[in-house]
Amino acid sequence: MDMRSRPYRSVLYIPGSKDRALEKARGLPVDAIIFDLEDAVAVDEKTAARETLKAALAAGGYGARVRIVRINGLDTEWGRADAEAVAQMDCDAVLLPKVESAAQLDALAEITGDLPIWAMMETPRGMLNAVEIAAHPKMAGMVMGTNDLAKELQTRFRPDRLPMLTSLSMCLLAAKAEGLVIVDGVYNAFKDDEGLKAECTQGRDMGFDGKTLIHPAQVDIANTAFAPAPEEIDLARRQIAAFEAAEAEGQGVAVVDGKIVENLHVATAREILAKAEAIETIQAG
Ligand SMILES: CC(C)(COP(=O)(O)OP(=O)(O)OC[C@H]1O[C@@H](n2cnc3c(N)ncnc32)[C@H](O)[C@@H]1OP(=O)(O)O)[C@@H](O)C(=O)NCCC(=O)NCCSC(=O)C[C@H](O)C(=O)O
Ligand SMILES: [Mg+2]
Repeated sequence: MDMRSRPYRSVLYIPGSKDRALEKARGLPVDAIIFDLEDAVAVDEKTAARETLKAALAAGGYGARVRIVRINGLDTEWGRADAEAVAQMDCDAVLLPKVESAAQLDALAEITGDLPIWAMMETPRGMLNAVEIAAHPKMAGMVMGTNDLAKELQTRFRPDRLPMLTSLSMCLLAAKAEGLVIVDGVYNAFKDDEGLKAECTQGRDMGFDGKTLIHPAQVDIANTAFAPAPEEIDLARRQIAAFEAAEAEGQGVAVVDGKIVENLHVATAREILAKAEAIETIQAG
């Protein structure tokens, strides 16, 4: 499945230390999992979590879900051993927290080799260097770390996320310029469905591929918000048909529902259909 059509609607963090959660995730309808060795794991459990996670991944059972392992920073006492362990794990990518430069990615790649790298974008310097981070040859995806970012920026929570918008947009621009996947930050109030829905809608409108999640109860909301809606699929089909009919008559523009359709709109329509098909394939499998 190609990278742009592969869904990343729901990306669930699972503490690498929690056997029960590691087991539960095998049956959850998530598109990707972040197996966490960083903030979700207590200091006393860091070393044991590495082994627990290695065993869980070796046991398998995660199906088509993309398996991403978040390590501790290479400037911490656990980071290097985490990276060395991840290089031997059965996973799809390694996620480095608090990335601030391409040099940090070089240092990680020296340990993890060809494993694709994802970067946590969650510090002011990371925002300012998003362009060089996104352009690193091993980079495959960006994850917004909005909790750390709020701490560093000393912002207050607002439902409209006004204090975050510059940072979110800078990372979106950098990721899109390089064709990377980019997923939005977590919504901490995991029992507040309406708040989560609103934040997912905002993230989707901005162009994020999906949302990082902290609890299974958040999965369905993210899956719905980041999937093409039935009316989007219907419109995409009608746009393609109308444009093809216009082209057959030697015209470069069609009109659907009172709006022009040019070849760039058809490209978007085809991406919507490809994403819907990829979701169907995953759900069927
Ligand atoms: C928030 C939680 C601590 C709540 O846990 P708990 O009290 O166990 O919740 P429930 O009793 O409602 O759980 C019901 C069942 O679901 C399983 N469960 C819970 N969470 C997960 C999960 N994340 N993945 C898989 N399964 C999960 C429980 O085991 C129960 O299962 P069962 O008993 O079989 O029915 C907890 O949800 C949690 O720890 N969440 C993850 C927190 C986390 O990962 N934090 C770090 C990432 S956020 C971050 O760092 C972002 C970034 O860096 C930034 O800066 O923003
Ligand atoms: Mg963080």
